[in-house]
Amino acid sequence: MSREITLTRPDDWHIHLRDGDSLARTVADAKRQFQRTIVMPNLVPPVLNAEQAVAYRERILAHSRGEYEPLMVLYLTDNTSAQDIRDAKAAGVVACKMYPAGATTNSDSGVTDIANIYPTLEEMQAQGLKFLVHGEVTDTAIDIFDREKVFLDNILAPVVRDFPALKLVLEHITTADAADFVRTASANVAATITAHHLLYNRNHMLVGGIKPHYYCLPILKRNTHQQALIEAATSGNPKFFLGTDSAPHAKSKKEAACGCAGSYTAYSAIELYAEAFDRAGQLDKLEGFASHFGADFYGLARNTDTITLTNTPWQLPETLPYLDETIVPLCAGETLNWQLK
Ligand SMILES: NC(=O)N[C@@H](CC(=O)O)C(=O)O
Ligand SMILES: [Zn+2]
Ligand SMILES: [Zn+2]
Repeated sequence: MSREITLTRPDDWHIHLRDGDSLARTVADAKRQFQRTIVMPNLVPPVLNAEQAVAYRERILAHSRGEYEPLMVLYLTDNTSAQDIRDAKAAGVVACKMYPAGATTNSDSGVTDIANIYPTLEEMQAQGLKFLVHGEVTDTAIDIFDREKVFLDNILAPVVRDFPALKLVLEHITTADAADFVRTASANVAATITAHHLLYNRNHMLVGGIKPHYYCLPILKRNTHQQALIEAATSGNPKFFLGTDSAPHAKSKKEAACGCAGSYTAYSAIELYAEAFDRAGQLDKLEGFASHFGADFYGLARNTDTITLTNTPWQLPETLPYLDETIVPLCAGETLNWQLK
């Protein structure tokens, strides 16, 4: 008999939906499984203020037909003002995201020095807006595999010390160091973990040929870090919760001499997580991670309906329609053991 697991409907606390015609693909994939998603603001141009966030939410809602709730985020720059924060709060924005300038896709307008946003963080702390962090330094002298660890030591530790009441999510953690940092910090510090960082390490990306669809930032690390992330995600510790970091880039932009960073996982996200938890023998820990802990941290009610996954193998397509071309979902052509009913 095939196994089944029923969960409170999950939420995704870190997704990239993009904008315009992309939304047809990305919103359909997200709402198939998630009730709510934290919508990352790294559009071109970025979502800088309440007015832009509200307009972006409207464009998303036009695709969601009331079946799903986007949670909006401001993109922090050196010039984000305290008034921007108060306006954002009033408009229902739930968080602000810091991209260190140059760290990742569409981060050119990001923060050039953490000191520049200290007054902004003060206001966020006062208003109860969450601080979401892409945690990598951009110093060219720092090796790409060390950029998260150096960020923890040089940037994040002082922020946590200086803003003890600021609720902060270290996004898409990739190292044992980040898991330790979050575990030992106060209850105001949490982290999202992607499905791909649970399922893969840098060997999957680099052994036997370079595989661009595994290339995302922060980059996949060695297997010992993967193991530490699996332990954190399946530990039942409510500081760790689901954030896919599903990041769509068309096939031609990924399979290129200079390919974009980002893996498209939204098509089968909850199934990928189920795979990772099942492999670890911890499927019973999936519900807390996917459906409870994120809502609790954000101070939102848990969802009330459920989803069911069955142990029914299915094959992912090689490509999906995206804009005028295609996109390659992570695990394209491969068989997954869990399927959303
Ligand atoms: N994760 C990625 O590799 N890419 C993300 C940006 C991000 O989350 O850093 C994207 O927007 O494409
Ligand atoms: Zn990021
Ligand atoms: Zn992201």
